[in-house]
Amino acid sequence: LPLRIAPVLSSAAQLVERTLYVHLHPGLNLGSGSQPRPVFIPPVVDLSALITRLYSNAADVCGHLDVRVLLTNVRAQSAACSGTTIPNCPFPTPQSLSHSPEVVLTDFPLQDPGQSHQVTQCLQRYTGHCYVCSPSLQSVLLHPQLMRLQEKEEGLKESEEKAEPLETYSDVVVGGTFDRLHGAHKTLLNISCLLANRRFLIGVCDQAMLKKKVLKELVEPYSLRTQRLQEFVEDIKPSLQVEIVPLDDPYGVSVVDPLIQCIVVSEETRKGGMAVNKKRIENGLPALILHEIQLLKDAHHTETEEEKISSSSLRSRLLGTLLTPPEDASHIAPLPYVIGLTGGSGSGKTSIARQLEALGAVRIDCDKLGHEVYQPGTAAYHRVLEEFGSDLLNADKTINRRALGRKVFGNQERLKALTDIVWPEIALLVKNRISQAREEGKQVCVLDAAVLLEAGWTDMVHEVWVTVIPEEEAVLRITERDGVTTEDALRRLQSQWSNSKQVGHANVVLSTLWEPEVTRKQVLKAWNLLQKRIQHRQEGHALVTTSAQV
Ligand SMILES: CC(=O)SCCNC(=O)CCNC(=O)[C@H](O)C(C)(C)COP(=O)(O)OP(=O)(O)OC[C@H]1O[C@@H](n2cnc3c(N)ncnc32)[C@H](O)[C@@H]1OP(=O)(O)O
Repeated sequence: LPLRIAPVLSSAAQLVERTLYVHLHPGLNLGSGSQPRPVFIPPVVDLSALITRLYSNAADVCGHLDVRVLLTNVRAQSAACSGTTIPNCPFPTPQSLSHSPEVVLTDFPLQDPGQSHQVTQCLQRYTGHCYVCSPSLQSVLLHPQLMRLQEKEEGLKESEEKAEPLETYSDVVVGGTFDRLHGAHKTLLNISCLLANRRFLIGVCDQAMLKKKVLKELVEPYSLRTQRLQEFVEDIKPSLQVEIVPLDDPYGVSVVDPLIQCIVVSEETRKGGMAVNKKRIENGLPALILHEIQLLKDAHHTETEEEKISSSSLRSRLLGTLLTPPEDASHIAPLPYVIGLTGGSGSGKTSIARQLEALGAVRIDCDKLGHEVYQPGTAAYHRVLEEFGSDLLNADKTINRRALGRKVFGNQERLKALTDIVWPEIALLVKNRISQAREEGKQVCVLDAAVLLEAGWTDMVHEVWVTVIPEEEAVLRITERDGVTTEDALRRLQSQWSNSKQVGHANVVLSTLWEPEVTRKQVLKAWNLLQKRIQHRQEGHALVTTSAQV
């Protein structure tokens, strides 16, 4: 079986778009003429290895599919299950899955082609017996390309070994962030479900535990992560009592619940498991069995990513891609296509804007336009002096912006008084630059604007792109670049929206946290995808114009 997994998954991936449920039935015979019935499979060590292999192969060959290994029929017939009598059949009534199967696939090898109809009918009936399926359920025979020689060798080796039973427990616990549920999470969850007979507790990292995460702004909301977990576990083992609890520290419920017997860890979280046991003993509770699972390798990881399958790699792959589709911008001219590039102070906006400029965009530097409105003699110049006092003047009668900054950053009211004066003036200059770009036949403008969202300028742009870096890094960069104190840098950052709030309004997110080469690749990816979107829009527009003419 292990060698058949990858070929079966790749041929299944050609037919399946979203969810691929895996139902295990070793030795299922669909060609005997009699209707096969589902049976219980005992929990053995090999099964947990098979599950690991399945998710690992799925990540390699069909990463776009949501694979779920179903365990309803896995149970030792003799296992006591909270006092209830175990039925003879694992499916006394068909199980309802969160996505009703529309097609059932098998790699059952036909003895002769004439058998095909009988086998597909038999499989359809078998599936309907186990799961609630779509009324139009179809059954399809797969013809995976198997590696026959190796398979024979493996078969020989395996037949010599005896199936080793797997120790199971009434109550099992795991903890994690479970962001963008991937193969490694699913392996952890599946094996935990295999080990648990009665209750499965899942501690899910909440706010306080996310502070140190890479690209924490892109971590899915707690409610979405728990909803996905609940759905997954209910699908794979509906008989379990699932309890999902927030984790505000590394221990959570695992150090206070007396009934838990086992904690499932990986090589990386083994130390955490040991720390849990230390606390449990301090709390007068018995230590937990540490069941360690293997970390899945990510065959597609890049040089800068971790070797294991990880949510941070998945988050970093989102950088530069379209996270949410742009809102309708029919109130502004379709060209030039305007990108509003924003992000906290020191987040590297300007360097990204320059790279976009090198790729062909017209860069509009709003900080610089902002400085232009302070020119002596302008309306804004007089109003600012009226509002903030003439002690702001340099010897040459220009406004001392640094001194003005000290008056407004960290004081929302004063900052608002300033921006009420200057934003409308800057907006006029911006609109002029966009019109000029249009006249010159330019395709894309990048509006490099520090506080685009705070100013409500989203109606001037087609898309919002946000750059993020952790606050500590931003403070370091600002103090170094602008020669201001840490306190001034923090005050400036606190005058702006938080990274998370900005990301909430972003169509595309970028980060300059890593080496310049990584940023360059991200920007290029974002630019290439943008070109496709613009082309797509133009084609759509042409189509509408054509049909209107017809
Ligand atoms: C809608 C827009 O984004 S327009 C562009 C931003 N400009 C404004 O909002 C106008 C009000 N601000 C100003 O006039 C100036 O920033 C001043 C006078 C307060 C300070 O001037 P300077 O000392 O020359 O600083 P400078 O203009 O270079 O801005 C320094 C940082 O302050 C931040 N900043 C600028 N304006 C604001 C603001 N209104 N709120 C919060 N932070 C701001 C910027 O993020 C910038 O850092 P970054 O380049 O790393 O992004």
